[in-house]
Amino acid sequence: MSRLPRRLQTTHYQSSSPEPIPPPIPSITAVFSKGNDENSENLMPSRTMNKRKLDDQDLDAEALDQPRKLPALGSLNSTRPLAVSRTALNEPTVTTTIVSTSVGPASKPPSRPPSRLTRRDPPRLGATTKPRSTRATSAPPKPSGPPTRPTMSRIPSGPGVLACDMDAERAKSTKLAADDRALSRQLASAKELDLDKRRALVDAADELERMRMKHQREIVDFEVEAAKRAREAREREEELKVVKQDLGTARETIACLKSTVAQQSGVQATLNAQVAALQAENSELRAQLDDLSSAVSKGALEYADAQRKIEQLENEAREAEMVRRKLHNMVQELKGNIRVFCRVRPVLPHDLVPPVVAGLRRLGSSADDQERSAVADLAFPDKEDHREIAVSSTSLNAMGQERKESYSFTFDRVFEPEATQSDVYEEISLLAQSCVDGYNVCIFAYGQTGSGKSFTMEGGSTEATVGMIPRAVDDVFRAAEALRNKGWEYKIEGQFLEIYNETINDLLGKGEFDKKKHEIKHEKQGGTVTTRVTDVNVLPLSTPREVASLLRLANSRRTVAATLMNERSSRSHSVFTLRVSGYNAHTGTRCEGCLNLVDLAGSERLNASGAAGDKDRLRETQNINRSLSALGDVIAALGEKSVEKASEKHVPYRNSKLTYLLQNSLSGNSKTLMILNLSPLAAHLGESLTSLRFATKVNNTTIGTARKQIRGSG
Ligand SMILES: Nc1ncnc2c1ncn2[C@@H]1O[C@H](COP(=O)(O)OP(=O)(O)OP(=O)(O)O)[C@@H](O)[C@H]1O
Repeated sequence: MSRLPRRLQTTHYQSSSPEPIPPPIPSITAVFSKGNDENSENLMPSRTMNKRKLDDQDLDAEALDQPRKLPALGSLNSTRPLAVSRTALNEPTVTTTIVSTSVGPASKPPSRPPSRLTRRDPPRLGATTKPRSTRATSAPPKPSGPPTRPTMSRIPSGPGVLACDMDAERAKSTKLAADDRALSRQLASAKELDLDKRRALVDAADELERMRMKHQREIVDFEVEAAKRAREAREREEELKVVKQDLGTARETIACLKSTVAQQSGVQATLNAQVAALQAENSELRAQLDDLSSAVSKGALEYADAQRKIEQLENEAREAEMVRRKLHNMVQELKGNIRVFCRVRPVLPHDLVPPVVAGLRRLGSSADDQERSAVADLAFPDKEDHREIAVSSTSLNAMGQERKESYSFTFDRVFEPEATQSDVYEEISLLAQSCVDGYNVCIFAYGQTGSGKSFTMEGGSTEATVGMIPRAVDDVFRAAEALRNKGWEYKIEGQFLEIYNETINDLLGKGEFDKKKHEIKHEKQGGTVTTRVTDVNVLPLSTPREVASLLRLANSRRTVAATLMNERSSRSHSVFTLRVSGYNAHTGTRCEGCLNLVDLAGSERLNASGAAGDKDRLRETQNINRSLSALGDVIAALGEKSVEKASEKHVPYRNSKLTYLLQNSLSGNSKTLMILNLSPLAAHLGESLTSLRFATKVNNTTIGTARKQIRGSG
């Protein structure tokens, strides 16, 4: 009820009010004129039907006889409180009753319920109908009681009387007819009035229904609107919540930003101070820059001056270089073109276990005694120039007495066991320079198995133990690089061969054992002779590191066989050749040098190596010894040649592959160095003496003057 519009509520309260205010009844024309509007059309079926019913209603009194019911108008319990049934609309009396019950403040409630207004005795019209008073009629009341009928006894008889009676009857009849017409008119007007009232009632009901519908629609509209508003309100609340949250977040952000701003302000202050300091520094630097600019312009002048001086000095340096080469060569010549160094290796731990000194082993002697007896009696008397080695040996004479013999040998340089690799290389480093200058250089390592040839030539892997070959290679590259700024460009190539059983193997070839037959060729070109071996790999080398990997590869392929003398004994001669070709664009000079680094096979005698019992070893040893004696023969012949007429003396280079290969490096126009390696052990003393004698023979040989292999203006 609370959601109903105020106007509707008022209507209901009026119907139950003790003093009901009659609802305004619209005029029929007003009601009918609204038939065109949209709301009225919805109501038309019932209203039209009621109107038609009213229009077609017969005013016959039969209609009044129909039982009629009046709905409880204005009842609060009714779902349609103001609806009027069709039956009720047909009841003129009801209308009267309604009017009488609802209209007028003084009207009393009916003694019977208004819905039960049925009359059992409807009024009858007609002559026979007994007149009956009706509250609705306006006719004057008639006397009640049974109708009096004139009796013959009281009426005088005769024709006059009869005529009189008949007139009286006619008058009565006329009067009755007049009464009847009057009553009919009254009834008609009453019906008309009733009809009007019922129409008004229908109209009022229609209006009421229309208003009710309208109000219901309005209620629905209001409810929809209210729901919409409530939804909107909820949405607004949600939005408000979100906005509040956003506001909270924004506040937090603002707080953070404030603290950040405070921090940044501090940072900015620091930065400002730094900027100021930097600006001061900048201005200071600018001043320095100005100073420097003036210094630079001054320096540029000086630089141009210096450039001129440099060019002048470079020319002087080139001339000095030529002088240096000449002097260097002179020094080499003074030293001798074939020189011999002697190196005694130290005693190694495995040399003493077990003691191997045959014939000198004394049972019961101490370890020190055993070591002393195992080591050969070697002395190095020349403490100044280090050129002498003295060897003492003890033997038994025919009488069984001990006989001590001493031998002394002199070489270009003798290295004691303590000498390092760099000590040895220091003496031969000039040969690397000679190679770059265009000379053929040959360095041999000679000695019996296990005397330290491989160690001297190749050495170990550490910087301290690295051997002559890597050191010489490094120096060749370094010398070539140093000469670059004097106009020299160098091309360096390498090859690595081994001569095993008088066969040449290419250690840089594909297989471990090279099956190809290689031939040695000496090609003369202009003033230079170049030695070539057919079908061998000659690799271009640009860095010492490439040479190191080349040596590793070659070493892995070397023919190594075990002998009694050394568990990793090399049974072949290995020849590493570095070819150095230089060209000076300034002078148009070309030079070609060749560095041969030869690790000769062991020089031991057959019985000492234990090879006598092994056919292959025997053959190996024979070939090794033959090639080594051929080398000795060549050196001896070269020595004799320099004394005699050069053209008359034959040099037997072709007696072995080794000497034929090294022909160009052994002949008079080359520089040769032999390093004699000696074992310090007493057991090897015999072999050591043999080697010392061979080296002395070589050392006493003079093989002429080395010739530079130069073409062009150099
Ligand atoms: N100066 C030295 N200092 C330290 N150890 C050395 C020295 N010389 C040689 N040795 C060692 O002596 C052993 C034999 O040396 P190396 O293999 O060089 O002899 P070799 O004469 O080349 O023998 P082979 O003819 O059988 O090849 C090796 O273990 C080597 O390391």
